Parts: sequence; C-alpha cells; structure tokens
Amino acid sequence: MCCECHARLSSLAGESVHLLLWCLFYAHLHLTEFTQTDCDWCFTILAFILFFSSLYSKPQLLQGVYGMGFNRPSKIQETALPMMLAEPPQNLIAQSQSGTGKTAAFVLAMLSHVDPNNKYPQCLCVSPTYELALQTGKVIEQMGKYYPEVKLVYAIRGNKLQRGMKLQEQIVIGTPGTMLDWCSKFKFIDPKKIKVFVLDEADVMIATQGHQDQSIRIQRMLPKNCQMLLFSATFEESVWNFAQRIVPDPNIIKLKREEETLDTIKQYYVLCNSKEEKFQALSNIYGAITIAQAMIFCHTRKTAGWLAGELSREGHQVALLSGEMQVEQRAAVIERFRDGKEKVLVTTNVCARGIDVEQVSVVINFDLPIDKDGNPDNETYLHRIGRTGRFGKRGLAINMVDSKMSMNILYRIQEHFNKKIEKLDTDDLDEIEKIAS
Ligand SMILES: Nc1ncnc2c1ncn2[C@@H]1O[C@H](COP(=O)(O)OP(=O)(O)OP(=O)(O)O)[C@@H](O)[C@H]1O
Repeated sequence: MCCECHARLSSLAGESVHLLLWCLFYAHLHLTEFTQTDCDWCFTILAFILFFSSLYSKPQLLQGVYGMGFNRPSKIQETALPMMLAEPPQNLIAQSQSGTGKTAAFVLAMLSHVDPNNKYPQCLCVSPTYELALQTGKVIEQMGKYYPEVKLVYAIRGNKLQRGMKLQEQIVIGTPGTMLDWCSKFKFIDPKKIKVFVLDEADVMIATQGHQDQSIRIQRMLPKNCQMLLFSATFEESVWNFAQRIVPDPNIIKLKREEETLDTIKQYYVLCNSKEEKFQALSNIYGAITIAQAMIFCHTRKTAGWLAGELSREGHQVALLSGEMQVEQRAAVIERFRDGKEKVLVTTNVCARGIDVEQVSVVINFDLPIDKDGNPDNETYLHRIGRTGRFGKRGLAINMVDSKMSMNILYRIQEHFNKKIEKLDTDDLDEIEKIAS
C-alpha cells in the first residue's frame, strides 16, 4: 500500500473498524500487484471502504442508504463523507457537478450526527428556495426511514408556529429568511445547541438578494465548534469569498474548470433564425428520438407561455413553471412533473435550479442563459444542463442559437468550460437519431 494511503487510513479509520479495514487491504494486496503508482486507485478503494464503514456504527442509516438503491458511493460521497464524519468534526467547502449526490452526502452527515434522545434542533440546513428545501426534506425522510426517532421540520414561509414554542425536531431545513427569524426573532431554535450547519447550493443562494447576509447572520449565532458544511456546483469568485467567510478552517474539495461539465452530458447547438424556427427544430427532435422527460428553458415568461401553448397544440403533456407563481403552486407543478404526469417542463430561469428529476433525458436551452448585462451566464448554463445526466446517467443538452449575438454567447460558454459544443442539423433525422444512440 502506498504511504499516503496508509497515512490516510490510519488517521481516518475509527478504532472499531481499523482491524476490518486492514484485513480487507491485506486481502486486496495479495490479489493484485500494488505499487506506489496505483495511488489514485488505492485512494478510491480506501474511500469506498471508509464510506460504508463510516456508517457502520449506525446500521439504521446504512439500511436507509441501501433502501434507496444506493450500493456504491459517488466520488463526492466517498471523498466528503469520511471528512464530514471525522472526530472532531471538520468543516468542509465542497464543489461537485450537478446530480452527483451532494445532497445525499450531507443528509447522511446530518443524520449520523444527531442524537435522537435530545428533543431539540441540532442540525440546520439552509436551502436557497422553498422547492429545494422540500426536496432535501424528502431525501432526509427516505434515508432516515429506519431511524424514526429523528424528526424534521421545515422553516419555510407559510409554516406558522405558535409564539413562544420550542422546537423538538432534531433537524430544521428551510430558507435563510425564515430560518433566521426562527433563530433570532421568534427563538423557536436555540442556535447555541446546533452541531451541524449545512449551506446548500451556495451559488444559487448568493444570487438571491438578502440570502447571503441572512446566512451569515445565522452562522454568527452558532457555537464555535459547530460543523459548517457548504456545497455548490460552481465556484465563481463571489461564491468562493462567501464560502470562506462562512466556513472557518475548511477542508476543500474543488473541481478544475474543465471538470465542471460532466462528460456524460453531450452538448449540441442548433442554428435557427427565429423563435418559430426554434420551435420547428424542437418538433424535429421530438419526431426523431424518444424523450422520457425534457426541461426547456426560456428567457422570458412570455416566450415560455407561447412555447408551452405551441407544444400542447402538438399533443405534448406540458407543464409551465415561472417566477410569478406562488411557491406552493410551483412545488405542485414540480411534483406532477416528477411523478411523470407531464413529460415536458417549460420554465424560466431560477425556479428550476437544483431540481432532481431522474427521468430528464434532454435539456433544451430555447434561449441561452445571459445575465442582466447580456453576457453569458455560465453558472446558470451549468445548473440547467445539470438537470439531465443525473448520477452517471447519459443526458443531452441542446442549445438553440438564433442570432449572431447568441452564437457569440455560445462560443463564450464553450470557451469558459473548455468543452466542445457540437453543431446539430435538426433537418437531418439520421443525425438526430445518432446523437441519442
Ligand atoms: N450513492 C448513490 N447511488 C445511486 N444513486 C444516488 C447515490 N447518491 C445519490 N443518488 C441519486 O442521484 C441523484 C442526484 O443526487 P443529489 O440530488 O444528491 O445530487 P446533487 O449533487 O445534490 O445535485 P444538484 O447539484 O443538482 O442539487 C438523486 O436522484 C439521488 O437519489
């Protein structure tokens, strides 16, 4: 075994599992030629064993993990989980591509740190939107299925509690404004008793006015030894600065720029001249390949509404999601889409970020994402295409280009991620079929 992995093993493995790990490693050494140069592989094996052994002390969690059909960890899970479960607790800033299992990783960390005998909040998880808070809550419920003593409550708008009450649930998940009110104004939560603070989708968080300050104010109320975990799919400078303000002495897991887009998502662009032509291209794509579920992103509500109408007229089951809807309405639309009741979701920007629907095999950028100054919005691009290709599945991302300006935006996105976006001729059915094979 190489020295580095030996050192890691010694520092990470708890006493109780140490012997077992050594046995596994020695068995492995006898089977393969194991030299210093195998280090990457060595670490993967090590991390894999550690991932499951970290859960060894809480069999009900391992049961929950298996119950969800997880039988091997993703890279982020096997790397981050031993750090998150280490004693004493370690802080973490972690980047991983969309759909690689970050949520599952920090949910496991929270569940394994709570003491179910203590009937007060011990873990806070802050999400940027109502929908994401509900989605993470569902993962907690599924994974904690065999751990019923652990309870969860949502700190989201609309969940009104009686003044003066103290929460008994061990995990609180919510949006920053309500969470802050519950900690300071209403005192439903005693922040001094919090052991784990999770900040999810940090990049989306800071894009929403007020969320950054609210998160920092919550963090300042927490005890010094509280474990801080921050996750994000992208790390532009502003996200990085925020992360460092909020997480002291962190372990850092960061991706290289060219690793940010997943190789399992194939990216294409289609040249058109108008929105009608873009719609025609879309119809051609639908005519040529079978699409389980698709998400289509538009720049404005008006275009989204028009497109949803056109697609319905062609016989598609379409859901429309846009910013002016009430949060409860939005959650209901997403739920129907997730249940497969509608096969196409047409949406504007923000509300679809982070949404996890396994069956989405195609993402269409009907309009390319741009910021308010008309520059490419690379972060949003990454979040959008990350709605497909979830957890190692293959996915297609198709970009509609309808002007010189949008071609220029596309080139700049391509340059930013250093990944080629291929041209697709949607009049050629064979070509479309090929990209899906
Ligand atoms: N170890 C695993 N084995 C199999 N499936 C997994 C595993 N971990 C997570 N998944 C599944 O992969 C999908 C993506 O996971 P998750 O939502 O945790 O990713 P994420 O990195 O948080 O994504 P995003 O950045 O978009 O929020 C989910 O449907 C989840 O159930």
